[in-house]
Amino acid sequence: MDIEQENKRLQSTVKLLLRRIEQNHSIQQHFHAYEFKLLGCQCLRDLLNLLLIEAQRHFSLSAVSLVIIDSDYSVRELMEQLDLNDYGSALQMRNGVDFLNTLYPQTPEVSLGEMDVLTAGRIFPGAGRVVSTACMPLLRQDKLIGSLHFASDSNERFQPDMATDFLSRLASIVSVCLENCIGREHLSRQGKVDMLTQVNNRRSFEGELERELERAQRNQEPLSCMFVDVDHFKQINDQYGHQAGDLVLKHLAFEVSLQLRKTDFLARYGGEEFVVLAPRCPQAAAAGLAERIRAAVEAMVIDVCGAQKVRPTVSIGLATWCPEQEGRCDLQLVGHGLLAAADEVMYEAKRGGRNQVIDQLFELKEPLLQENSASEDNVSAKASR
Ligand SMILES: Nc1nc2c(ncn2[C@@H]2O[C@H](COP(=O)(O)OP(=O)(O)OP(=O)(O)O)[C@@H](O)[C@H]2O)c(=O)[nH]1
Repeated sequence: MDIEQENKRLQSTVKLLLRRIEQNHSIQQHFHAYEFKLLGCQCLRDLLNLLLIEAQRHFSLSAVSLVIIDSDYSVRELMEQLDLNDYGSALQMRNGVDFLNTLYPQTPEVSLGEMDVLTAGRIFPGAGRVVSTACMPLLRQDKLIGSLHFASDSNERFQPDMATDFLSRLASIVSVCLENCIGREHLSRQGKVDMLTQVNNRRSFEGELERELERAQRNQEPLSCMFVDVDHFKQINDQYGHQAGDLVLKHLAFEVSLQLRKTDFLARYGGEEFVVLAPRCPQAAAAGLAERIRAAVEAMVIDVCGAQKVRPTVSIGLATWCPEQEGRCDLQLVGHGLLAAADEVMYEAKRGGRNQVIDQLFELKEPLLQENSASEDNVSAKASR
């Protein structure tokens, strides 16, 4: 070969290498952009949307699926509470790692290539064409916490001899993000949820009341609030013990929650007292809801201490606020007044013999704010945002 030929050959090799470098650079940037989004996810919903919906478009895939190991059902419970049930078979929960051990028979590391029909059916149920796949084990402290899977309709996309650096890095980042988001959601729920009954706690009720009062005023819609207090609860505790009392509270909270709409808000206000906030609910409709709650509780039979049966009842006090047609009210006063009004009629229901509902309309004595104090309020509200 003469020197000229040799040069030509070298030039074409250099060209080819340069093209490969450019391609790799562009793939790297594409991965980086996605990784930045992953790291920016603040909640589990955003993370799952990014993994299960956006990844398909971002990486031009025919299917994506995710397996999460959830041996104590805590992630499933969390998803239920967060209303995260819209990913279908793309998201699978497994009690243990047996299934993933068959996917990664030796060491859990990224594997590329074709997949047998049976496994593809289990990993991508209902997906379109699955010709080549990338399986990425998700590991934390050397333990499998899940597995992420990409499918392509091209057999050239994922081949066993390809480098797996980008995908391995992606899997590490997904593992950290998944663990962080789940942990954060658990913590945030613990701050908002009553641990015994698993309904909202008083603190989150207070925030919700503030939001709903503002909304009611803004949209000129009625807001109803009711206290639901268990009758003679001390007797239940005294007769069957504190644990039986706890069980009654748990069942009762669940039963009350079944009577509510999605937009209603149930919280344990304290001890054996619950509070329900029903937005956009006028007095008559709220009284109907309260009566349904009362009747549902009256129909309950709770087994405690083996053969013993407890039949709890509740007294309910309901107050409804209908915002003024014009002008703005001091919402803090409305909040206090609404709760006091509901509390007042709840005690009236107790005095009247218990197991009953009493309702009343709540009105502020001095409903409207003065013009200048309204604008001051606006300023401080803006400043505190
Ligand atoms: N088991 C259990 N008991 C609780 C809990 N919180 C408060 N209690 C009990 O609830 C009881 C409430 O008693 P009271 O305030 O006298 O009310 P009551 O017996 O329901 O009577 P009325 O409300 O007048 O019908 C007290 O004995 C508290 O100790 C809890 O988390 N678990």
